[in-house]
Amino acid sequence: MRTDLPRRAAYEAVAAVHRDGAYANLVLPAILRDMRLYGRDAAFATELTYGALRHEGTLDLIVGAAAGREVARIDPPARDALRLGAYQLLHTRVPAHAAVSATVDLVRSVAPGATGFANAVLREIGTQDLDAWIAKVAPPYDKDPTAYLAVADSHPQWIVRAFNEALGSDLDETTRLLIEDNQRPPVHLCARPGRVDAVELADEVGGAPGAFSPYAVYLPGGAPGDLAAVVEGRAHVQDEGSQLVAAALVNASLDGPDARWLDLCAGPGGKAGLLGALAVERGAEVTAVEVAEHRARLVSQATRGLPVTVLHQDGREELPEPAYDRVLVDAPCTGLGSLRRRPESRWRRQPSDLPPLTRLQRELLGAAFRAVRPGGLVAYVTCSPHLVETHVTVTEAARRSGLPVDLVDARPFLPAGMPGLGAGPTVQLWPHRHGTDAMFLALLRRG
Ligand SMILES: C[S@@+](CC[C@H](N)C(=O)[O-])C[C@H]1O[C@@H](n2cnc3c(N)ncnc32)[C@H](O)[C@@H]1O
Repeated sequence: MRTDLPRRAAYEAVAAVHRDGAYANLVLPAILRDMRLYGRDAAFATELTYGALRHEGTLDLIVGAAAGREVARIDPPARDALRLGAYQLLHTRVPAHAAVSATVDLVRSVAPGATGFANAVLREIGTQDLDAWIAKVAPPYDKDPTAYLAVADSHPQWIVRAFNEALGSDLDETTRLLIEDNQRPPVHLCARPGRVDAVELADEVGGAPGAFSPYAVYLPGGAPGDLAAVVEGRAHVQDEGSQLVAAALVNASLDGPDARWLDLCAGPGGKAGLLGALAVERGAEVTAVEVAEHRARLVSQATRGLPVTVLHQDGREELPEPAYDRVLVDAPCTGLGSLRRRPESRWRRQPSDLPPLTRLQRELLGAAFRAVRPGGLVAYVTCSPHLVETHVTVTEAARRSGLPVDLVDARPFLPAGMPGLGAGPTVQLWPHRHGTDAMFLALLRRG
């Protein structure tokens, strides 16, 4: 019985994602705690949950082909169990007989009427390996490369197209990105400047200093929230790319006063935490704006003890005392640059999410242009590489603002010698190039 608990946990997590719209990274830890699964069992349940969700689009095509009917016509409990079974058969080293019998046992308890059907479908899937199935269910690469990659590397085709466009139509590089998106991302810590040094922190937590950000530490595993450095506010969990873009705003050359910084989209406070720590060193103060009340509270918690004032308001509304020296707009976006961290999100996101988001992005960036003093700097950041959320938003917001704003080359304000930064003036980081989320940065100076 014990050996099947991890599969049961994975099933509960996948079912909650589909049934309740849950997020796997939030619901799974709670399920593991309730079921008292630790160590290898927890790792196996996590691998199954994340793997089945990431590869869902392709698994569904294979399950559908093996079943002789579309997965949409299979009842949800049997469907989720079959996804987990197919994942074990095609992506893990679990022996085929164990994958089939454990999945059939699971189906017996969640969808008793579908036991025989599930058995037949899984046996059919087990007759071929993943490559053979992909050759069967994907369109030929030569006919439609992005449609092929969408199936082979399990991403919706509109996302593959958007990545390919942002990568200059380099299909080989797009493929490398898609493959990287299907890996488990490492956990990065940010060693808060003035509180702990990255080398010291790496030593303390058994990690390694980051490749690029002077504040980054790569964690080997474990629960970062339990680390003394995190509990004591010397460090926080933050992707290295997020550290780099926030630090670039602070490092960019600026004439005149440099004491008032603004973070216009601050929740939950990762970048505000780093800006606040840097503000102590530079004698500056930070105003952090956040529209969602609970997220504004998280910003207050994340910046405790730092010179950060949190304002709970819409960043598009007039601020009490504008004329800031440096402004960060870490805009709400599709999050297509951090698909590694949210296994289900690629299937939830839709192209129709773009128009309302890009409108909000333009309005927030327009508000930043009004809030920065003449000569001051604005950093526009997204964790999406979609060109409509990056270049188009920047160009349109600048055009519509009626204010004199010019792009500044952001590359010199990233660590010296950092590879793969392109031709400028904006910067696009990538998981497959830099090991970071796909953060975009545009630096603009108001004339
Ligand atoms: C990408 S997140 C920011 C992440 C944050 N900078 C960090 O590093 O932790 C975008 C944030 O903008 C907030 N937001 C959305 N619309 C807003 C608005 N009109 N004014 C201010 N904040 C807004 C969202 O609630 C969300 O917390």
